[in-house]
Amino acid sequence: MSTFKIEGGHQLKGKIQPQGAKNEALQILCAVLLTAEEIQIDNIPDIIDVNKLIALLKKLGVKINKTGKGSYTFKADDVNLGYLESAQFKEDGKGLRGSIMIVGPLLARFGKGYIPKPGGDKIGRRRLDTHFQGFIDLGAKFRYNKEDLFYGVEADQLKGTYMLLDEASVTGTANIVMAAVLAEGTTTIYNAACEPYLQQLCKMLNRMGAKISGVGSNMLIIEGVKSLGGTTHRMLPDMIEIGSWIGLAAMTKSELTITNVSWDDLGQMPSVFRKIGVTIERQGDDIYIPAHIDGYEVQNYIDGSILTVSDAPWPGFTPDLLSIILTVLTQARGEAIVHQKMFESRLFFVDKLIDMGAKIILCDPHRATVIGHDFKSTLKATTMTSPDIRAGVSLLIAALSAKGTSTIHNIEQIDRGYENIDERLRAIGAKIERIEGN
Ligand SMILES: CC(=O)N[C@H]1[C@@H](OP(=O)(O)OP(=O)(O)OC[C@H]2O[C@@H](n3ccc(=O)[nH]c3=O)[C@H](O)[C@@H]2O)O[C@H](CO)[C@@H](O)[C@@H]1O
Ligand SMILES: C=C(OP(=O)(O)O)C(=O)O
Repeated sequence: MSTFKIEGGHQLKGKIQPQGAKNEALQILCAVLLTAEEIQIDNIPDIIDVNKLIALLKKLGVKINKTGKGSYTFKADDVNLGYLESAQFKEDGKGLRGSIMIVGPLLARFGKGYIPKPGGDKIGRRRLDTHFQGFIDLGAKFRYNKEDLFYGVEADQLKGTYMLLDEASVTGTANIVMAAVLAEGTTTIYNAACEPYLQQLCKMLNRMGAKISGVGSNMLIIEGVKSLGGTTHRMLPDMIEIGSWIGLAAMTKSELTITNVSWDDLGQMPSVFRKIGVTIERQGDDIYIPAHIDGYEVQNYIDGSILTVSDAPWPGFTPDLLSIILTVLTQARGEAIVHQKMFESRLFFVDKLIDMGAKIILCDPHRATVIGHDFKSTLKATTMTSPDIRAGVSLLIAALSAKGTSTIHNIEQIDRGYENIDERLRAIGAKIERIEGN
């Protein structure tokens, strides 16, 4: 386990370029399994989860060439399905959440897809029913081995159908779309998730020859085709990373420019930060955040009632930024409720913030009330362990704003989703040191 040592209380300054989007990358990488032709992908983030998926694809027989920083070509013309039956696959497949999305493409192209219960953040129940119900609706046979938590679907030929998803699952929708593009006939997916990650996936699949309409909406109509071809694809900037840098700027009173953010794909994010008082200026495709020398003030609703920040499927506010919003609120002028509707264990990290001196009432596993200090009292440095990616980054932001030296253990959780974070933070003036563990 490696560790960060952070000397907090310093203002940062400069420009930071977001990495390519993690959650998009995990979908796009799985889609290379849908064709025997070459696919070139650019702006792939160099992070643990993505690298694990690339390694898994390699073991599946995909020919992979690194052509530059963040750029790779993939050619799945000789896929080794035997690997799916190996003990090694059971180990590799559970190393991350995104591996679940190899099932749809494998099922569609080769008639079978298997996966052990995938990993990812431990943030509450993360069921896969939506994925497998979708495959069953397309005509697949499903089996689940309870002993070794192993899922499997098989079908000679998938058949298009109408389906109403029980929830707008992000990876579930991606998985079903990747199966449906090669199904016979037309598939309609209603209550589809439509995050920019999915819009990007659908656009790429259409460039490969798929016929998907309704992209960006919650109803996707997919006319199946016989085969797909090669293409090129560039990942959008990671909107969760962008939100993390906005939170960092506010809480450390730093002047930061976040470059090339693809503003039009940020959805609610700028307005949610504005509601908690953070000034965000659009400069071309950059975000400029001035130093919040006088702090930031939470806006109440028009009728004077207390602001609630909650998550919802796109175009709602992403759950992946609520931990950061909550942390930034600890120094706001005013109070707010944070309501994490999707995940039931994601707010438990607030204990660490409370240890640091934050005023937070954890009302229940889903809701916390935060009463901001308005910088009249700074957070105190401490030693903590990162429980999941976003809580980890939130604690890192808290440590950078705190007086004194903090230690964060288990930073592999942060490295799962943030590329070279210590080096990039040092470049804008942060005092952060990585201590490699074993
Ligand atoms: C690899 C990847 O892309 N991971 C993202 C993906 O995970 P993932 O695709 O695993 O998450 P899902 O969209 O399936 O759902 C996440 C959780 O939210 C609940 N749920 C979902 C939809 C809904 O309408 N209502 C509801 O309550 C589900 O029951 C589940 O517990 O989407 C999540 C929700 O945006 C993000 O946090 C993850 O970062
Ligand atoms: C929950 C997340 O990731 P994953 O789904 O990969 O665990 C996240 O990125 O915040």
